[in-house]
Formats: sequence, C-alpha cells, structure tokens
Amino acid sequence: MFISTEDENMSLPLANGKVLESSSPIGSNPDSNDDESSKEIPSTFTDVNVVQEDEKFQLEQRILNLEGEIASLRHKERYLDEKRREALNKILDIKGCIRVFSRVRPFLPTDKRRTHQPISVESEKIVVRSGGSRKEFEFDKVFPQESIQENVFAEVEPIIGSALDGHNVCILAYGQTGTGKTYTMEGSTQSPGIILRVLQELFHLSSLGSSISFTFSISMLEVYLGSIRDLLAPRPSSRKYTTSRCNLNIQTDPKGSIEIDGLTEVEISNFTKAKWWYHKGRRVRSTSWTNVNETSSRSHCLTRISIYRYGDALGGKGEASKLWMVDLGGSERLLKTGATGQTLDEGRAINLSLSALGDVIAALRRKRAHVPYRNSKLTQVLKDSLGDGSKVLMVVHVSPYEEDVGETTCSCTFAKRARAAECNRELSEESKKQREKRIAELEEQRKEAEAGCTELNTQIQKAEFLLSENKRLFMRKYQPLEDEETFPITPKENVAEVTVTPRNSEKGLKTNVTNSVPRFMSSTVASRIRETTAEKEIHSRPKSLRSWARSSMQISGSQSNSFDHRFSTQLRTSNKRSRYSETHTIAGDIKCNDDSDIKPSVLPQSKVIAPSDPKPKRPLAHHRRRMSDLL
Ligand SMILES: Nc1ncnc2c1ncn2[C@@H]1O[C@H](COP(=O)(O)OP(=O)(O)OP(=O)(O)O)[C@@H](O)[C@H]1O
Repeated sequence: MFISTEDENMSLPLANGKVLESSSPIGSNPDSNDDESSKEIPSTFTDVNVVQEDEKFQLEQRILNLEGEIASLRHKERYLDEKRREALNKILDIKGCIRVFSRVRPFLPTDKRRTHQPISVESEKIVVRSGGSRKEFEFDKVFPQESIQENVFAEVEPIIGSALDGHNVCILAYGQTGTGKTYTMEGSTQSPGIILRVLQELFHLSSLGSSISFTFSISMLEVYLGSIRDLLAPRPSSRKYTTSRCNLNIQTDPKGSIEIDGLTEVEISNFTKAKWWYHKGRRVRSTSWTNVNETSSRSHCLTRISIYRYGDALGGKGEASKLWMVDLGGSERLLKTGATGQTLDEGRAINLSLSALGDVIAALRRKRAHVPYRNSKLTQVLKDSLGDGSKVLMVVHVSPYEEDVGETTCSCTFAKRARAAECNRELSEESKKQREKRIAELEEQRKEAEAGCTELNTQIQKAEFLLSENKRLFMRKYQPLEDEETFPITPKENVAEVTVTPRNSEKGLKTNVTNSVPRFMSSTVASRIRETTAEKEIHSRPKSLRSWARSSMQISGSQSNSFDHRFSTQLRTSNKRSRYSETHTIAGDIKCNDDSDIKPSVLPQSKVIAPSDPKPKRPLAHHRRRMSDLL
C-alpha cells in the first residue's frame, strides 16, 4: 500500500499494511497562516520520514527474520540428511560393504547344449552338481535364469544413494567368458543394463528437491594388456591419438585419492548426453571373436561417474565421490577359448588381473594391514573405491552348461573369497532374524528422515522466495539509484560474480559490497566462520578439487535456488570462455555444438572436453578384430 504526500507526490509503503489516510500534516494546524510555520520543515515530512524509517526498519527486520528462519530450516535439514545418510550407511554396512550377487545365464536360443543342467538355485544359493558331488555357494542374492534386467537393477539401486551421499562405489561384473557380464552391465536396446539404468537414476535422484546440488561427469577407460586406454579420447584419426589414448599413468594424491593422468572427463548434464558418451566409449572397447563368445571382451572396461555435491546443506563444503561400473574381462580357460597369439596374451592378462583383484578383495575382507593393490593396473585404478568407506557390489556370472562346471566352481569360489565376513552364512537363524529386523528399523528411519528433508526443503524454498521478494522491495524502495544497474541482482549475487574474477581482486570487491549494504546484507558471524572454514579446507584439499570446491563454497553463500541456478549458469559461461581454447585443443576434432556441459572445475590431471554432436557415428572399432584377422 502506498500514500502520496501532497508536496512531494512521492509514494511510500506503509508498515504492516496500515493506510495513512490524511494528506494534511499531522500535528500542525491546517487553518494557520503563520508565515513562520511555512518556513519550518512541515511536520508531515517529519512524520512521513518517521513512517518511512519505521517501514524500512520493519522490512529489514522481516528480511533478517526470514534469513534466520532459513538458516534454522537448513540446520534441521542438515541434521535430518545426516540421519538419513547414517541410516543408509548402516543398512549397507549390515548387509556388507562387499556384497556379492550371482546371475545364471539363460540358455540362448542358438544353443543346443541343454542336455543336463548342473546348476540349480535355492534361496540365495547356487548348487553345483558334478560327477556325484554337490557344492553349495551362498550369495547375498542369486538371480536365476529367468531374471530380467529390472530384477538385477532393483538390487543395485540402494548403492546409488550411497554414491550420491559421498561414498565411493564400485559395481563389478565378474565371470567366465560368455556368461553375460556385458549383457548385465550394458544390456541391449530393449533391455538396458546396469550402467544406463544407474545413469538414469542418478539424474532422477539428483533432480528431486534438495538443498544439495550435483554435477556429474563421465570417464571411460579399458585396462588392456596391462595398460590403461582412454575410451573417450579424440578419434583415432587425430595425431594425438596414440599418445593421448594409451598407457595412462595412475597418480595417488596425499589423501590416497586416485587420479588417472590425462584421462578424458566429460561433464554430463542430462541422461541423453550421458548415454551418448557412454555409447561412444563402449564402441572403442577391444573385443574379439573366440570359440566361446562371438564378441568376447578382451579387456576390463571401466566407466567412472564423478559426482560433485555442493550446497548449503553441506555447510558450505563441496564433496566429490566416484561411482565405478566395471565390466571385467572374462576369466577363461585358455585352451577352451581356442585363443592363440594376441588373443592368448589378452586372456592371460585378464586372468592375471582378475586374480590380483581376488587377492585385494580377500585382503580387504580379512582386514589385512597390507592390501596388494600394486599387483595390477585394475586394482591400482580402483584402489580408492574398493577399500575403507567404499561400497562394492560384485555380480558373479555363471554358465548353465555341464561342460562349464569347472569354471562355474572357480567363479563361485572367487565369490566366496570376496564375500564380507559378516555374511549370512556365519549367522544363526536367530541372528539372521535380528539382522533383518534391524535393517527394517533403519529403513524406516531412513524413510522418515527422507520425508522430513523433502518437507523442510519445500519450506526453505517458500521462505527463500519470500526473502528474495522482500529484498527486491527493499532495493526498489531504499536503494533505487545506486543499485539501479545491478537490480534485480541481490548483494549475494554480487558476491557470486566475484567468484569468476581473478582471486586477487576478490577481497576488494567483497569488501566494497559489504560496506555499502544494509545490515541484513552483510555477512553474519556464522557465515563468515563458514566461509573461512571452507576456504581453509580448500587450501588443504588436493589441487585437483580446489577450483571446483572454491566455486561451491561461494555457491553455498547464495540464498535462493533460482540464484544458485543463475550463478551456476554464470559460472559455466565464464568457465566456458576461459577454457574454450583448452577445450578446443584437447577435443581435437570432436565437434562441439553444446558447450553448456563444460565441466565447472578441472581436475588438472584429466582432460575435460566438451560434448560432441549427440548423433552416434559409425562404430570406431579400432581395436576390434576377429580371430580370422589374425590367421
Ligand atoms: N541374461 C541374459 N539374457 C539374454 N541373453 C543373455 C543373457 N546373458 C547373456 N546373454 C547373451 O549371451 C551372449 C554372451 O553374453 P556377453 O557377451 O554379455 O558375455 P560376457 O560375459 O560379457 O563375455 P566376455 O567375457 O567374453 O566378454 C550374448 O549374446 C548375450 O546377449
């Protein structure tokens, strides 16, 4: 509501919606013709000034209250989110940090060898019968032949939440060659496998209302004959191909985090782009024909999704985690596969690294002081995603055929080594029941906390909307001239703009902004502490994460979601500009038609490239060859 003063014809908001009816000066005599009185400042002005001051104060107060309310809601949200994460973590810990599933491949329509089936499935057990002997192998979950991709994914799904919560996660497909590892991980067009479903779920979960924002990026590599190859590097036609794609080095930072030198990393902003990049990478993977599988994978194919979390709910801190999805090369009896020459070498290399993986997992399970990661490239790459605090899920694939009983037994024995110590097998029936009860309780707690977080998030969004409206009103009324140019950008947004300017100028600009603003706009003690802590963390952080974390720290200073969005856009645009030349060089001849995905931070040891035209091109098949080619 506004009133007009007779003399100045200026509009002013009335506090608490009250209307000042009279246009005559309050407290003065309207009939008086006293000349002196006309020389004095009319009391109307004084009253109007008082009203104006009062309104200004009230508006400021309202803004401060809203800020307080938002801070308190965020605090509650953080608490509930912590509870949710704790409950999920406990559930996964009870279930085992290394979980092992088994999937039995169905008979294929093309196969006639169905005479006698040596494998049977009994509640989470695989029973292998051969030559009068009977062996039982217990798993956390067994998928019989008739299982479909959805059944498998339903069991994988909870671990995705863990990855989003900041844990490193590793999903591995293990098994004899031709038993369906690639089918499980990659699937077909009609029945997509774990990788695409995980990607879809990541985008889905991250889009649900939360104060935490996520960015994802994808990298793909294969461990081939003991060396690491970048599957998303520029095309083979590029001159840089040989040097950039092959034999990458593995680096460990002081905190034990693993980074691969020069590995291409692409920011994926949506599922379609993620899918496109994944298909691009997998087409380059080395495959070959063997007696056992027409398109046998000759390497271990690793897909890494790097997850970056940031937002106020994390108290201004940014976090990064990795989600590895690994289609291991098939363990094989070299005689049986009919491999010779290079294919034989590939088979040997695969077997050696699988055995190294088995040793690592067994050492972790037994909590040995020494874990032999260094014995293969595969285990070196996965080092920080197999050990402490990580969640590992292995799907062991077995063949339904009689003649594969030997390999099936080997695979199941491998799985037995890998299973967590606290697996069901060692528990009595009573303990199992208690364990299930505890899991149900925790699941209940997790759901409650999750619902609470969603509710709080809605409240925060409402309060943030009111806050931004009140701030706009304040700016319009009381700072119209000096802020005309920047309006409707709030002071926080000004701070955000500072993040994209060189670090040297940051302080000065921040100080200026702070000095010229009303008290609700200057940082509170809490926010200053938060910023200082975040800054300290950034400087103690590995170099690779700093640039990103710095941005996220300042993002956390924002107070509205819409602002977060605008800020990210600004940041991206800025990063895009500053890295354009780098992107261009690295991407080589990869065509960029949408550079909005350029990663907001650069892991210095990795190449970051802009996405290409999302129209899949002809398979590159550079390493693809058939046995016939070798003869
Ligand atoms: N659950 C399944 N349902 C239908 N077909 C399957 C299933 N599992 C595997 N197959 C089929 O079996 C064949 C071999 O599977 P796949 O290539 O996935 O095996 P693999 O274990 O990855 O082999 P390798 O280790 O040699 O790469 C493929 O034709 C695949 O489509």
